[in-house]
Amino acid sequence: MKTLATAPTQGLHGKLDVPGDKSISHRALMLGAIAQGKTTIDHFLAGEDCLSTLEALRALGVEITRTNTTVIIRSAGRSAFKKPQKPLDMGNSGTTTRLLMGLLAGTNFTTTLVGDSSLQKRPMRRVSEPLAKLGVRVETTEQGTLPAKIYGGEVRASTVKLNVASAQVKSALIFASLMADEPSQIIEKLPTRNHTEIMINQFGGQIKTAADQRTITVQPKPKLIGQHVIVPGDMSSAAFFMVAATIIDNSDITLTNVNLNPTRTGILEALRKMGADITVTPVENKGEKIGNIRIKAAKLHAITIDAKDIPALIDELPLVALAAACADGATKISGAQELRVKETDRIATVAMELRKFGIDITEFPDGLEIVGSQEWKVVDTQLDSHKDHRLGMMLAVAALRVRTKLTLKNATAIAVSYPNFFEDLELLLKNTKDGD
Ligand SMILES: O=C(O)C1=C[C@@H](OP(=O)(O)O)[C@@H](O)[C@H](O)C1
Ligand SMILES: C=C(OP(=O)(O)O)C(=O)O
Repeated sequence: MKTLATAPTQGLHGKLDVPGDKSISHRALMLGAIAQGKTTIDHFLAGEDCLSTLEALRALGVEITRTNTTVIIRSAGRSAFKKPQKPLDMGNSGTTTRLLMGLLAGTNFTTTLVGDSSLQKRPMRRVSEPLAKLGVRVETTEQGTLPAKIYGGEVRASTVKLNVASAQVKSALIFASLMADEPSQIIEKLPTRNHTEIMINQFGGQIKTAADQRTITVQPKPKLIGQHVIVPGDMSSAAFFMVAATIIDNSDITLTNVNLNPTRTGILEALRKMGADITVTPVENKGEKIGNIRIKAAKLHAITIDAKDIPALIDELPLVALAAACADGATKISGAQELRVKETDRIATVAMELRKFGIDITEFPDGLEIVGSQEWKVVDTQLDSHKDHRLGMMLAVAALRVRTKLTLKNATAIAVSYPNFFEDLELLLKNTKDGD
């Protein structure tokens, strides 16, 4: 049980270089594995999810060494993958699972994927069904869940229309399409994070996105060559401190080299709409956009968020709910049913845990309504991450709003995406206004 910091008197201060982006770290490993030659990854996120990807690729015979946040991959490409000795353990990582389903298409062996109790509940038909249109066979349980078997074989080019807005599904299809003989087209429901497209092009491939931002054309059989990737800071991790600094009086912090890819900055826009004080200074970079973000404490007001806003802040919705709980008025989030199939049912767990602070919050099948309040009243001092990293971190930030001593159950889940979260939070709390 972790005791949480509460009611800092001076707010949060100082500069922080947030850890590498989780989505980009996964993709850098996978691209390094299917490219020829040496790939170096710097500022890699050594969180449990990305380590699941790293170990799975090692089990496929790829040579990978890691020293802290630097990873070196030496590969002869996807054709050199070897049948793993045992089922690959995906741990808690949906991204590892779904992207690997596409990456393993076109091998000449069958691979079994297994996962932890949370991952075993998450839907996989959203990947196996569109992959079937490319001739790729993925067998799941009858419920459409893990364990899954991916049968390597020929990949047939096709045009595939996706009926769920998911970068994981899109990326699996892109990885599989690379193995076909003709170009494929993937049509998204709504634009989602495009790190796979950007990185494949950086490695020498050819992926084109049409002006509608939803139609992706994949040129097959590219010659992918190992690269040097410097992973930008993770907007999804930065977001915890952006919200913390906004809702805790006297705060003034700067987060450096954060990924500013517009498919990921939904939280920044939502907070700004709510009245947050955020200044972004772009930093020059090849490929992904990055910049420094300065956030000062501010008074917030309610907003509405609907389906079209969701993909760009999908993982930050627990934080939007927290910001809304501190804002004037009632915030309505709709079109967010995807939250029900994340590490936990994040609509239910966010509502359950924020109610422990006395917040008036209503659940809907596809979202939440949160009535903001300046007077929080703790009704239960034992918070629970429910083994969901993002919920755990959101609750640690929420705790800063109250004076009551609070504990967090299942705090270790935070290592899935941010192993040093509590150390970094402590740093920002220790810095004083004058002595940054
Ligand atoms: O592609 C990715 O790296 C991710 C995509 C999102 O999932 P979906 O594609 O299922 O929405 C997100 O929630 C997840 O944390 C990472
Ligand atoms: C949903 C998440 O990750 P994944 O789908 O990779 O488990 C997340 O990091 O919030």
